[in-house]
Amino acid sequence: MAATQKLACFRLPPLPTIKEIIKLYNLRAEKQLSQNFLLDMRLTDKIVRQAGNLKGVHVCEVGPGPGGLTRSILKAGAADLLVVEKDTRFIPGLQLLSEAAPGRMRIEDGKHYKNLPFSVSTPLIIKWLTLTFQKDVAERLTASTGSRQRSRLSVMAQYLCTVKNCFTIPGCAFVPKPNVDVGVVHFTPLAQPQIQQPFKLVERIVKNAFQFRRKHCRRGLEMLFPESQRQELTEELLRSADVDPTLRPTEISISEFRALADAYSKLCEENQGLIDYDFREELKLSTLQGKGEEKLLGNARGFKKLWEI
Ligand SMILES: C[S@@+](CC[C@H](N)C(=O)[O-])C[C@H]1O[C@@H](n2cnc3c(N)ncnc32)[C@H](O)[C@@H]1O
Repeated sequence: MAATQKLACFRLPPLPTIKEIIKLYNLRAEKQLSQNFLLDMRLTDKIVRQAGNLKGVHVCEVGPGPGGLTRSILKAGAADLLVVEKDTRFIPGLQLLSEAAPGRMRIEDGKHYKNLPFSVSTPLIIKWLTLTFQKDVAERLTASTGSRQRSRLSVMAQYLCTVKNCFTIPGCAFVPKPNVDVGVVHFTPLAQPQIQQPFKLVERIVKNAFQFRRKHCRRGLEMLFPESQRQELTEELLRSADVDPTLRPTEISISEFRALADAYSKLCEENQGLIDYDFREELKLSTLQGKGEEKLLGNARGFKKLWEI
């Protein structure tokens, strides 16, 4: 009985359907804003279920559009839902929803925000995060060690979170239909990251390791070091991290990345300036120098010719 009463609190009064809202406010999807809408409430309910039990919690939804997912979030019992929408055409439709759930939904005009959701400073309790991605990105985010889709993104996401690829929404479920299918991905931040080094340092190691995807990892990791010490420091890095230099980047596990990050951090402490080394800068400089030398040589050849005349 108590459960039935509770459920009743989350029921919304009769509202126009999302399709009717789109018609009512003439909400044509804008291509520049990558707008594709979900109209099927069974699907929006399913996505919302992936975020766990929403009863009584704070939720932030970025880009509610005509409000399909928004309805499902309210029906799931969120106590305080903040929606941030950039396209002001959607605001009147969202206001209808807000009135249907008094005191539970706030609407923020997002047209001034560049970097959402980080610039939205509200006391949100973010325990779970459910996001949708193009299907191949969702697969990369969740790819395990050794799999074909394993990439930089897999390592960066998985050292910080437990990442679960929940299900795929076929492109045809959206209006208008995008060219790709969509993956719903659920992130649970780890209480303690699997790699305890600064994010920038981890990013550096992972980026370099994946630089030559099909080659042995040694090839990419070498580029962390200036040419003059490249061989010696790469060997030291791999030896102290106890990582096999012939592994492909896709075969390196998170714990091996942890060992590499720890070993690299130690090398940076011992070698001043190493942390700021960028092989692209060195390459640019040597190319410029090469060009300069060529120019000098060219001029010298010119002088020689003049001399000969
Ligand atoms: C792909 S649509 C999804 C709409 C809705 N969530 C649904 O599933 O039907 C993305 C929505 O995000 C909005 N949007 C895009 N960038 C935004 C930003 N930086 N801040 C807020 N909303 C944004 C768009 O205007 C659009 O309404």
